[in-house]
Amino acid sequence: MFGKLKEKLNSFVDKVAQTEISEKDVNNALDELEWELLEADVAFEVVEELKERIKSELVGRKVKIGTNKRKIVEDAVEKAVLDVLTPQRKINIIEEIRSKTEKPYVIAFVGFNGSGKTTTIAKLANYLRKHGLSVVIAASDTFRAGAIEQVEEHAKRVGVRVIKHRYGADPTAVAYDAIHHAKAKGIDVVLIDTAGRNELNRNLMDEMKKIVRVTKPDLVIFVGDALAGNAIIEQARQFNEAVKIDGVVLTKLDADARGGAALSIGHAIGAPILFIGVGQGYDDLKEYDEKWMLEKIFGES
Ligand SMILES: Nc1nc2c(ncn2[C@@H]2O[C@H](COP(=O)(O)OP(=O)(O)OP(=O)(O)O)[C@@H](O)[C@H]2O)c(=O)[nH]1
Repeated sequence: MFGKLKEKLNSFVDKVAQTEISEKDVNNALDELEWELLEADVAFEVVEELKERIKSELVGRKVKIGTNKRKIVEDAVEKAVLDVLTPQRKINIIEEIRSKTEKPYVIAFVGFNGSGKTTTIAKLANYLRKHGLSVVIAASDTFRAGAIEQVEEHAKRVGVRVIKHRYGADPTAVAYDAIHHAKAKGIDVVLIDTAGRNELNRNLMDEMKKIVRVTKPDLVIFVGDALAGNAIIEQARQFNEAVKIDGVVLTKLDADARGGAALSIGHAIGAPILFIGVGQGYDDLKEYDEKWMLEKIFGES
């Protein structure tokens, strides 16, 4: 009976009791966010993308009077960041290894000098062993003095065998031997430790390509130092061009505590972060979790 009247009154209440989020409101919030993200080492291009996502989500949105507009903006910002942090493809390394019918599963580790490759290999060996998998390491860094002893020391501590040649030997031959050994002994996983390098070391880059071309690893992991901040994107791109990177391990997040590099790197090369390094101990390897990263970026430091 009073339906029409009720409808009119309600529509009037709705119209008056809501405001629209203006571009100005959004821009103010975005300026603040931009600063926070750049300070957290997020790459400029990623910041720009986030701004666009947030803007399109918020501008023109109707909000009831009395609701906390700032909260709405913050939620939209967090949602956009979470979207960027969430890899398009996730890799469960344990499942991948177990589902491979023909052993071994081969993982090659590449990255800059001192990014934490060898430590990460020891951590991952430890992690895999805890999941009941057997591991052998190929000491394919035959270039840097002390590298073989270093990997052997780590391997001894986590109870894993190392296949090695002398310094100056062909790293591909070492990897090949380790795979052969694993095949003969029924070992589940081969972890290939390669020399640290950058794009200026042409020979070393070619050598890395050869290791990958010949051994055809199931997974190529780029180990990046989170402390390198923005520079890590360029590094990752160069390695991705040379050998296709399947996944990333980001180290030293315990010292960085910001996570901006993590936000940028996945976006830059489109490969998921698999693990993060959070310390120097063998258990300081965490499976990547985008919600944890979000908390690191926005939470109190
Ligand atoms: N705090 C912290 N330190 C780490 C982490 N991962 C590695 N490190 C340290 O980083 C340093 C370099 O690590 P390495 O594993 O030797 O690096 P690398 O990439 O093998 O070095 P190159 O052989 O020169 O290529 C060592 O002192 C490690 O203990 C981490 O997640 N957190």
